[in-house]
Amino acid sequence: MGIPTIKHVRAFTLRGGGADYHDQADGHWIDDHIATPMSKYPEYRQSRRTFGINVLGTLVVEIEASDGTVGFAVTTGGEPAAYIVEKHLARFLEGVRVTDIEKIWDQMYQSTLYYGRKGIVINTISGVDLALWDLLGKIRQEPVHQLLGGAVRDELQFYATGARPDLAQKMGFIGGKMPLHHGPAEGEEGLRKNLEELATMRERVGPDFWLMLDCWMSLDLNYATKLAVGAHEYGLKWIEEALPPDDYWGYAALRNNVPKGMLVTTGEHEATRWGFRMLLEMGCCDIIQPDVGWCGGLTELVKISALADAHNALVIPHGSSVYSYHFVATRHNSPFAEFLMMAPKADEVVPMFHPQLLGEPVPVNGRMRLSALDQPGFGVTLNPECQLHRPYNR
Ligand SMILES: C[C@H](O)[C@H](O)[C@@H](O)[C@@H](O)C(=O)O
Ligand SMILES: [Mg+2]
Repeated sequence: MGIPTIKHVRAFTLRGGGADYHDQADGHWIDDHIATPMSKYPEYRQSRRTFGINVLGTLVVEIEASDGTVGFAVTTGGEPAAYIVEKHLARFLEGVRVTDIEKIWDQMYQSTLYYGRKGIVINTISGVDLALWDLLGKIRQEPVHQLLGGAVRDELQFYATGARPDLAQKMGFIGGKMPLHHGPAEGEEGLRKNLEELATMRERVGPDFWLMLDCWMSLDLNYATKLAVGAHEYGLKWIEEALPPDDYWGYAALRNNVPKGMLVTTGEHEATRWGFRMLLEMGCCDIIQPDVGWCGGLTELVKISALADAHNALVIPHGSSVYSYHFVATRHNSPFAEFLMMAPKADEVVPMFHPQLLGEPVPVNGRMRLSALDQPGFGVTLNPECQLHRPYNR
């Protein structure tokens, strides 16, 4: 039997959490006065949804092969991404062998170079690429980590991102990353509150539990430097995404400014091997954090990871559910992974892309056995109760 070809590519949208995990209801920790580049506008300070962090929603890419197998993936992209899939990218897939993943990636990237390169176009390419890997795994009846060359560890370990590192510690996670709540516009008082929150958490978790701060692009170099210096006495392990993604020069300076031993991390809003080459060659950070649903997909993340390995940088992907778990399992320079606490009070473990993926594994006691990832493809199915909408039906 020859290699199946791709028969249909379909793009759907979904609302309500899932891959667009910032799309939550009121009262969720992830939308509670978190510092952002928009925090200089008081009207947009309390909730990131007010400035539109959740406008896109989820893109679902479904790829059906000539043998009837269907692969899919979800990422952040919604209706504009569905347009790009149906009106532009589908032409590079339909009729092509399911194994031609590299060629398809290159044609998707080169053909959108005049309007893509980063942001939603690369999110969209990522979604298509992840669906291709899911399809190939389902056709070959192998989990994606095996398609990537196999796991280098039998168990994944996780740090937790959320408002309650103290609870994460009790749940067995190896560390806790807190959102930064106050940006430069709130002045010295805001800086003091940021440090007080960190001090309180350090008091609760003791001296050895990892504590990190996620600044979500909200700071300037001077503020980030003062925050890092002030946070040092509370044993801050890393300061994350302190500056806007394009400020490579600022990151290089911050890395020189932070106290010895403190790590500088970034990358979740960076894209492709070229973007990460800039971060690595300009000495911007110690750990890169690509999101596999936003950086170009698995095909691109493998390239990014090899580049990072040559620079002795760790690759700790931004939390993206099974799509990063299968990758992390296979990389020596990805010794741990992120788990986003999507329970509104960060007080229990729920699947990261809840409610969209049936069979989505979660860490138990902060760890995940490789055996939890042994189903074909990414090992998940779409929740049939989720209302799919296909805005650009062909
Ligand atoms: C907690 C942060 O503000 C973001 O919401 C988070 O998604 C991301 O930055 C992360 O690193 O998990
Ligand atoms: Mg982050």
